[in-house]
Amino acid sequence: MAKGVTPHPARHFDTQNKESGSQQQKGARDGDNERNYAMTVKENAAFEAYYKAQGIVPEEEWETFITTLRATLPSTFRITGHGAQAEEMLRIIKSSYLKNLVEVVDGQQIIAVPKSLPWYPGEMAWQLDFDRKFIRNSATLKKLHQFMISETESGNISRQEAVSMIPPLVMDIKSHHKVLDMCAAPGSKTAQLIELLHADSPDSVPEGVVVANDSDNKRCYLMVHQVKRLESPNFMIINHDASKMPSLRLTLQTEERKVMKFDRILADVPCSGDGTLRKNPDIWKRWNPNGGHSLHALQRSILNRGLEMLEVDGRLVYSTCSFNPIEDEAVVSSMLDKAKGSIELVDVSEELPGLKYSKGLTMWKVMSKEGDWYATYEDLPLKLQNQIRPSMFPPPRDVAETRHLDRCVRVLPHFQNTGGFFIAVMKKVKEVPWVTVSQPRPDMTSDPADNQEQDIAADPQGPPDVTADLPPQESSTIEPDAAAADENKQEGNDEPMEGAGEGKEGEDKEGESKEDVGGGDAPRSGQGQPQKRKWGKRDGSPPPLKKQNLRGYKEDPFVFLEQSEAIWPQIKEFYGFDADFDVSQLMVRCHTGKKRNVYFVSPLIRTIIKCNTERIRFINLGLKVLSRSESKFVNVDFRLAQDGINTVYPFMKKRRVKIVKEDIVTILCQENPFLSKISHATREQLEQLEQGSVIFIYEPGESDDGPACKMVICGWLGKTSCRSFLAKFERAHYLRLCGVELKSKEEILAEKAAKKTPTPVSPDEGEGHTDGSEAQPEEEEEQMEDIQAEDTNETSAANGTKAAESMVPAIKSDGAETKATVEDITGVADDNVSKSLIMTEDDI
Ligand SMILES: C[S@@+](CC[C@H](N)C(=O)[O-])C[C@H]1O[C@@H](n2cnc3c(N)ncnc32)[C@H](O)[C@@H]1O
Repeated sequence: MAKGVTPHPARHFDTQNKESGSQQQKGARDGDNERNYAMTVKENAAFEAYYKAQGIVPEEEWETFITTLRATLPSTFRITGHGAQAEEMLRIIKSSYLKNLVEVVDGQQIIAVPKSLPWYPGEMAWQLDFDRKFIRNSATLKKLHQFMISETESGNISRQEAVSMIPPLVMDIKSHHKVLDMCAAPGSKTAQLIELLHADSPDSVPEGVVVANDSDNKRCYLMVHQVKRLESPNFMIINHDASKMPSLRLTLQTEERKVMKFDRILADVPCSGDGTLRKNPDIWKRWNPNGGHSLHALQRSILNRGLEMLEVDGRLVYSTCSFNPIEDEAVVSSMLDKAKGSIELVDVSEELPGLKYSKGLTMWKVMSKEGDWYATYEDLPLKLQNQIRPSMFPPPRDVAETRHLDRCVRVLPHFQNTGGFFIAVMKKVKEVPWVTVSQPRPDMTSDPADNQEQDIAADPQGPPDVTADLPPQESSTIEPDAAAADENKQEGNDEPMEGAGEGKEGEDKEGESKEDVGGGDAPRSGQGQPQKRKWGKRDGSPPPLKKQNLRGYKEDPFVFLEQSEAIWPQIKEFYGFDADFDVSQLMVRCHTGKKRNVYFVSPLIRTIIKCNTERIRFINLGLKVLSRSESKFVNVDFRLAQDGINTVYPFMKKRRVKIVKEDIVTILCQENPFLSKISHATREQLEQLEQGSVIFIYEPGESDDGPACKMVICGWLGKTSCRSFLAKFERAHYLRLCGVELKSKEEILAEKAAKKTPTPVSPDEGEGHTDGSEAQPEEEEEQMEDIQAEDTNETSAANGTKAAESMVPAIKSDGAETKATVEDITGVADDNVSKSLIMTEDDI
């Protein structure tokens, strides 16, 4: 091992530097946390006083806690997916990217010893004691940096903060579970939930579902990319306020109504976010104790609705990235109080071996805006009783013990050099007391959608005042800090909420319960002033209930195919779909006109859509499996799409081509290789097929040095050539699995510059065939025809042009190892490598 500096919690270069206020403001405007890191004053007297008094850290650990909080965060990432491909990625990462990470700074060697997070199963999550800025600027770490960018882009790793990975791990997800992620965007935890749902049965479609919800429409779309690579037909994104989320129905309007309850729920609620101070140093200057107060009511409302939607025996995980007991234990404790024994905290001490954390607090205090401390609600002066709510206070000590608040988990930064996080795992032992299952009322209008949900208390006295627990109106509309949101977008992490401490207070009245409106139809009219709902007519009968308001919702319809669908027979015949394949799991996004794409969904997702189209804002669901691609040369109007190929190819008996590693490298490095460049065995299979989409299937064991995981790649067979349909970073990923590393444009240019004299080109390196013969003009013409035959969409058209440019030589083998590498290819004739594969500075 090289001598030098022992690895430090994080390699950072300026943690205490103090700059002028104007520089700070500029930093905030720029929104680049890392760039402005050095400019930020990492001090806040109120923060220190507040948390010292709350006792979240033992006195003797305070200095270590605060020093760690001022240091930048190490880089962490997680290998996404599951099964053999994730294992293969792990092997490659360990052998090629996490070895010998040595950097010289000021003449001293700095060594990063990457650590797998001890509590994350299967070594699938890693921490690197270099911060991101350091990695980005280091010449020696460039390869690692490129790798991280590329694999993040293709969705095979997730650069997620370590502590943010914890909540899904304590959810105990099984493949049949109905899982809800209430505040899901940008979706890093959702991705974990999907992986866990599929983990039990990687090769089949599980019974369960993951429903990801977020109230922010734009952030919902951020999730689409985050989860795309996971290729799950069991997943949907919806867009509702979680505190009044409508129930999902499982029956059509004409049938007896059945509401879907969830077996597992994640409530990763919006919070003040001081646990992310290391990543979002901007919080140092705006932190104040009221941040927690202003979000407490919203957090309670979300948890409240979650507990309603939870199945008996189900688990709900409540989490925040805040240290503040007002957002943490107080929310949990007050809901346990309300649940009257129907909800219990779960002891998860055995479920996260290797994770250091402190137990939940049983005592805390509440601070007023003026900075005065109060131990109980009764101590409050009258004028503050509207501002500070009883639910913010701890219960008496003996009650705290019976509620087992110590089962909550608080991760502090100095324990394992991470961010801060709070997690409470709850189990529903019986229905919560404010919900009773009632029969549909006789006065219901004919459309049950117009009536309140079945899971709402049919209280003969009428429901209590709905203003209770309602958060200040500002809270629910709070926008995340731009810089933090940007960071979250990149890293898929938790966000602090801007405006902490600025929300109107005093609008929630304890003891009066908004959750009784359940079902998501709580009327909250008025700007910032929730209004009481009028219950019943004078004769005592309940009023007709509101229909879901989907104002502004403009998604295309979800239309399921039937056996009689005009496009189905040709698809079924061409691809050899099994006779028992359920065509009604296929969906298009228009009622009339040409169908552009065909999507595949699980049976339960289909039921949910069918029963809730009028009432739920569905944002995204379904795996794209077919794309329109009309060609006079091909007998089907749809080509296969990579997104869903792993899920649907088991149902298809035709168009399968067994392929070896060398062929994968060829079709991924070259745009449209001639069939003559493909191995004999593969070519023989291709020659049996008519033109059109094909499924290239690589099975491990086909070659000694091939990847140890199956790979299924969508391709296209033309008259004389073939190709793959993979986006740039996906290609890079599959090539890495095959042992091929791509070079950056910079590296290629440097090599070119170094070459003073042109390299003599050997016969097998020249343009043309493996046998050294030149490509004939008529062949080129046919290849062009192939390209034109592929499809009419933009990507292919663009690739088509490139393909024409790159009729490339066969890949040179490096002899001894017979490993095709991009170095081989670029080293011989850079221009011959598919140009779309070359990484540019923009990519990095
Ligand atoms: C801490 S972030 C969630 C991070 C996410 N779970 C992840 O791991 O990527 C909180 C999210 O709650 C959303 N949010 C805020 N208020 C909400 C509400 N009333 N209902 C649903 N989502 C809400 C925000 O838009 C934000 O995306």
